[in-house]
Amino acid sequence: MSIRRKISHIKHSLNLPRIISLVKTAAPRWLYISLTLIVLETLVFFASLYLMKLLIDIVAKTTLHSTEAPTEIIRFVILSGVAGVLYFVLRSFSAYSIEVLSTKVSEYINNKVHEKAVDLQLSFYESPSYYNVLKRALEAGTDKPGLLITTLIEIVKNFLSLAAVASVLLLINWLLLPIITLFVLPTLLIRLKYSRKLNILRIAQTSMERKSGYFSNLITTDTAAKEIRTYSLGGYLRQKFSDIRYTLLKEKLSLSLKRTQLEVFTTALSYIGIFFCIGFIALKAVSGETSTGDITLFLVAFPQAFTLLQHIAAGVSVVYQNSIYINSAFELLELQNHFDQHAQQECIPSDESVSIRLNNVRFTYPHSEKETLSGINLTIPSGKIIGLVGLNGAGKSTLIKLLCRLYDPTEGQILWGDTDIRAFEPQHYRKQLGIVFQDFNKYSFTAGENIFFGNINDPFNLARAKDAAAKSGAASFIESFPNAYDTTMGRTFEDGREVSIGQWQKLALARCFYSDARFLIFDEASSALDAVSEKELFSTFRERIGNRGAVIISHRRSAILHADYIYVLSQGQIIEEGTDEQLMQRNGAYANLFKESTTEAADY
Ligand SMILES: Nc1ncnc2c1ncn2[C@@H]1O[C@H](COP(=O)(O)OP(=O)(O)OP(=O)(O)O)[C@@H](O)[C@H]1O
Repeated sequence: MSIRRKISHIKHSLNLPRIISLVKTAAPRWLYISLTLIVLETLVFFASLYLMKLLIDIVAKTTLHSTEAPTEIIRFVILSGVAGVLYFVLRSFSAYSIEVLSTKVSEYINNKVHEKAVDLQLSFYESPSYYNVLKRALEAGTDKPGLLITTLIEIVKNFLSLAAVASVLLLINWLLLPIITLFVLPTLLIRLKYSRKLNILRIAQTSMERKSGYFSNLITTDTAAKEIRTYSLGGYLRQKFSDIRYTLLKEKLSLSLKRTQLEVFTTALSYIGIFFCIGFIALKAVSGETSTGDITLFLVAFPQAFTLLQHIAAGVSVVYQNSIYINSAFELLELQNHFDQHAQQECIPSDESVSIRLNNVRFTYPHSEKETLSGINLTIPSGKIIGLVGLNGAGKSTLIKLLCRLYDPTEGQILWGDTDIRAFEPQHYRKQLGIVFQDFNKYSFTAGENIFFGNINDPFNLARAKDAAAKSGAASFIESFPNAYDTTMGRTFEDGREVSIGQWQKLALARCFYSDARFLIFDEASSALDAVSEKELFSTFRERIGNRGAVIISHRRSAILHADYIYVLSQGQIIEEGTDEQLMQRNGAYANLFKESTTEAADY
């Protein structure tokens, strides 16, 4: 890569204008406070250096019996002392303001990343490259902004201090600074080169880092704890984790070793530069061209200039290395949903007797070749119960995802009355649907909140929550807890109560009943219920859903039996439809699914 391309690449990667504008948006007041304190700190630092030079010059000129000198000396000692104290006070406040600024920027990035992560449509969560960007973006919200800001400000501070020291050095000899800069430059170039290599490596390793995180998560959380113990998977998973960590560390350390080897040479070169300058100034002193004050000042200022240059070089490489995380946050924030969530503003008609119709709907998942749904036509009338059955993988849950507008059909339309659902604002449309997903969530919140999540837009209504819990069968176990609806569920937090998977499913059902949606969808929503609870739920199902429409997906005839109309899906197509009775009489696919059963509780 040519030098110009390298510089342009570094400039692009550093993305400083955007980072500065981000900091300005996140905490403008603290940015200005920090900058003011830094400028003051540097000015005082410069003043104290200069006062020291004046003091030494006076001391050098003072004869033993001079009468004026002691007062002059005392004046400069006091002034130097005041400048010194002021410098340390300013430095402390400036460190505090930088800490506040960094914290605020971290919080800002965290909020933005979370806002975006929630806003992005489901298809992003099926792409590994999205997870890679997300992982780095989430890291950008940890200690990275703090490090980046502190280092950026350190660089500015070091530059200002360098300017102060440089102006002092200029008083001694103008050649000193260019000489030492020249000797320090190779160190900076090596650091930049290896920071770039490290960034490339980090991006390449994100996927593997995620995998190691996955293994660690399996080992350390309760999700897989039971199987890991019963199948004795611990050793196997730990080995997988160690292998992957070993590969990651080996690659990183091999890069660090190469950098360290080169840095040994460049640092040695810098020290040669120092001694070159010392020799240069010593010769000037011998020839009487420099004063004692100048020499003393040189001995104070010159190592400072060298250290500052070294710090600037190190700072630039730290900023460069950490900018990839902030850049990933920018990359994430730029991601756009395939549909513009805010472009569609049409209001949902309040017509009570509306139907949802799927009109020749076809669908292929974004990262897939195979069509999952092909030419689906079905109607969900309000107030009616629709059953969906089919073998595993037939496309039932996919159809539900389309209904909820988690995806849009590849072809065809889903109509709400006569309006394509794409005309509505997605959040507004989704409020019309209450759903129990097959893989429902278990929220480590209170029982009340678990139900309240079904209609978060209105204030919590305990009477309604109790009613929903009664309909789902959750009321009896919730009310047996001393804190009833205020009981924290799960064992993740202190005082939490763990319940059985069937009881968790009853909470998910209550959440759905609590919503004021006009259609309710139950995707395998009774899979964990005991036979008695399931029978209770479906035997009075219509009363429980009120005058709303409903879709039931189930592998059990006992649940499907209560549907007014049933669609049978096979390989993404509707192959049969009718009532339970009609379909059984037809003796086709539906009847085959349940052929072992009589009428009740049969599975396939
Ligand atoms: N996110 C996805 N990306 C790509 N293909 C998917 C995705 N989710 C599901 N599929 C595919 O779509 C097909 C239908 O899956 P779907 O989950 O809709 O089936 P289902 O009828 O609900 O099955 P089950 O009865 O097991 O719940 C499956 O063959 C599956 O491989």
